[in-house]
Amino acid sequence: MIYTCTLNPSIDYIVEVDAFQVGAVNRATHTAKYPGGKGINVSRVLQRLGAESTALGFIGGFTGEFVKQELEKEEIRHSFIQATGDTRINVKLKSGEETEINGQGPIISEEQLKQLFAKINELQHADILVLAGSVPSSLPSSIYTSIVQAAQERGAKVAVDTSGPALQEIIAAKPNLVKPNHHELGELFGVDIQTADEAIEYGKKLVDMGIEYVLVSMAGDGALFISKNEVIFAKPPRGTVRNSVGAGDSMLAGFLAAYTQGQSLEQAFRFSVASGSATAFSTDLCTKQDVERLLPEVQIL
Ligand SMILES: Nc1ncnc2c1ncn2[C@@H]1O[C@H](COP(=O)(O)OP(=O)(O)OP(=O)(O)O)[C@@H](O)[C@H]1O
Ligand SMILES: O=P(O)(O)OC[C@@]1(O)O[C@H](CO)[C@@H](O)[C@@H]1O
Repeated sequence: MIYTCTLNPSIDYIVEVDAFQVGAVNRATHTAKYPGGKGINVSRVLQRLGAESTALGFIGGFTGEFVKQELEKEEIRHSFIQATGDTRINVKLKSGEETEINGQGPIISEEQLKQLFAKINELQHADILVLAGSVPSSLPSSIYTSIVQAAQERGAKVAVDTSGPALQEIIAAKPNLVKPNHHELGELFGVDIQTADEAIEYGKKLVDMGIEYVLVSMAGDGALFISKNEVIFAKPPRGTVRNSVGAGDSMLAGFLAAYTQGQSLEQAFRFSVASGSATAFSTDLCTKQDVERLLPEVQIL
């Protein structure tokens, strides 16, 4: 079974405005609300790709109720811990460019954290735990490391998609898979990564540090799969980018869906890139149909 853990879920409030002006009253031309947070996006895409998962994390208030209801509509299992405050609302402003304002989220108490660990301690051998998104400010950035250790003690495999201090911390715990974009990978090593060759050099360092699989995304410029025995570069399909929110999450979900359905690493990677691009070319997250349509356009080089 795949579990996703989103410590700080959200409602993603998409607001489209023609020619947004700072300091003026702007009128939206279109708005939409989606359940969000990186792990929740992974669960939503897994479901669309025919792979079941259970969403874990902290949820609270009326906004948290919305997130739960939306997941239930999509028949996605969840087992959240109730937080005291409201789940955050993240504003995604689209006006030519995309601007994001992500909220802080509720304060998590020690008791609530204990309840989360009780769930992690129920994981079973060969389960997969996806840890994705930022760490709420009330929790230390080392929290992911403790979760990775608890999950691995249970025999579960752990995939991580986070950034900043949380990503920095987690590397030492050797999760089984990490999915940085090239900026996050560079930040880890204090360098600026511009090319696929540079991304390969630093991705390989992560493998040398004990991480089994490294997926590096470089938006429209390409993606890499790096393991002890493979370095695979893929060029994504071309298309009109409508939405970059959740493209990275879709990439991780696509890889896990195909891999757990028994496909080879190369095929799973191809599926992963097609999933990321299918979301980038859609207004919401990708559908299976979109991913299958784009699959032959992913070039493995
Ligand atoms: N311009 C694009 N053209 C084609 N595919 C794209 C484009 N941008 C993103 N993608 C697809 O989405 C995947 C993830 O993109 P990106 O590198 O932006 O991830 P990320 O920074 O983790 O995304 P997120 O915005 O979800 O945090 C890419 O590997 C690719 O498959
Ligand atoms: O603030 P975080 O946890 O880093 O990112 C949260 C978030 O921007 O990530 C997802 C897209 O990847 C969105 O659904 C969500 O709003």
